[in-house]
Amino acid sequence: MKYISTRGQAPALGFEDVLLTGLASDGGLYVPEYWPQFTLEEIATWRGLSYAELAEKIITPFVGEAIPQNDLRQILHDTYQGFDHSAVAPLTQLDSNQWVLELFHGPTLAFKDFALQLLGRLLDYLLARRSEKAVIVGATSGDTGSAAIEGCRHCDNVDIFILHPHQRVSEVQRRQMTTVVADNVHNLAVQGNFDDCQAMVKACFQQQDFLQSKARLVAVNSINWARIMAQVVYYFYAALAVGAPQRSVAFSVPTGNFGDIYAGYVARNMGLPISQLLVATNRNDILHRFMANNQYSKEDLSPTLSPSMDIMVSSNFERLLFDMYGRDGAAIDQLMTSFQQQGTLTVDSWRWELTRQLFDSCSVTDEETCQTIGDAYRNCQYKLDPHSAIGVRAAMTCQRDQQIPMITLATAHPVKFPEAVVRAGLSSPELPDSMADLYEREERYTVIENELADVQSYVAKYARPLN
Ligand SMILES: Cc1ncc(COP(=O)(O)O)c(C=O)c1O
Ligand SMILES: N[C@@H](CCOP(=O)(O)O)C(=O)O
Repeated sequence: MKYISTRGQAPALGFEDVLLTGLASDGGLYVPEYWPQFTLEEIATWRGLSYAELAEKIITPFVGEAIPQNDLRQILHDTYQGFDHSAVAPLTQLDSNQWVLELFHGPTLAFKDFALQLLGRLLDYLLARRSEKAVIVGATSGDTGSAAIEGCRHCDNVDIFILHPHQRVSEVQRRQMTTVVADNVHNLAVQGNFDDCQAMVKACFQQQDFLQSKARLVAVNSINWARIMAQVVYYFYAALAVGAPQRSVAFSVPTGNFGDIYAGYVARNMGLPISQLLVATNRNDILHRFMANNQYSKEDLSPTLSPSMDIMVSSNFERLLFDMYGRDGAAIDQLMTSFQQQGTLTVDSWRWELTRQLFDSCSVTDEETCQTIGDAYRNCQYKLDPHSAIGVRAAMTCQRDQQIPMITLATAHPVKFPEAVVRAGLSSPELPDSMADLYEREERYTVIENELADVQSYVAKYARPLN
């Protein structure tokens, strides 16, 4: 399998190189040059496989010859062994045809563990094989950071620098990142918002000379294709559990950077019968405005009760645009350059209408989020986190067909966001045993100006040289 850039100018790469990079050199994102296909008959034979066994079926065509099959199998087995539920991603029924897919049973209690536990292991494996070192520079609105740190803290050949927006992540999220005391882990609290952090990470990939060739720069954000690849698996897993491929399924996905829902779109392209993908956003609803009115236009970011989705510019939307434009890299380059200059983008109406055949959207206020948390608890004794509540709200209001199972991705554990849970009138969730002393642990982070040069010189100073 080769990977090509959405902007058409960067060299095509194999899996190993695509994993060990971030943005393509032309500023685009890598995608597979074709979608591997599974027939309905083949998918049907996968019912009953364990999560790791299913992951092997889905991930193998993306990895190709890059990793021997036995090694890949072992890596996948080890990855999902560490989750605290034997089903790895269990489903809970909330209503007659409404389901919640719990993606928070990994070590940092958010869906990011599905990909980042795997990415850490793949990096370790490939860097050791190549005798290379990597520097990771990542941006987080709270969850990617802790999952990436947890995935990479034991990697001998990795130094990891995570940028989070100062005072804009929850206290539990911040402590999950900043209490990991390891020589290769660096937390930077940027005096800006998530979009600023993400823009600086992308700029680092485009001007890599600041690293003075000390190491290879690698992304842990969903600009890295391996992140998306790993997330495709749970769409198949959940769909099989509710009767696919003999019946269609729908998904409601709390959305910020468009990575998670894009993984659902990939699953559909590979043959999974998905009839509806629902983009569920908070007040920072650029994606909803695109789906509703063909208007992808920047506004100021506002803080909400679902801080992990306080994102305006959604990285992976470019990957969808690439398909909308028939994989024409030059057209995407032009579109993205004009978006960068003008802060707004619309597509030809026929392309938008075609996209809307699959995607719907819903924007949910903080008040509605709290109402949904309260309702789910009163009706089902189920405690939702605010991000998952946004997904459930969207699922309840925008389900196209009541006969088709609607699965909401529950992207985080409520313990990470006690403020919203308490605002909804419920008691504050208790920290799990593994995190019981989180509030007593020592924190280590550096507050830094919202300046690319400051971030780059910090990384250059602390990145350990190749030996
Ligand atoms: C808890 C939670 N839910 C939902 C999202 C949105 O996911 P994505 O950015 O892949 O759209 C994020 C992060 O972005 C998150 O941390
Ligand atoms: N919500 C994310 C934001 C980063 O998104 P990513 O999927 O591109 O890593 C977070 O929690 O950090």
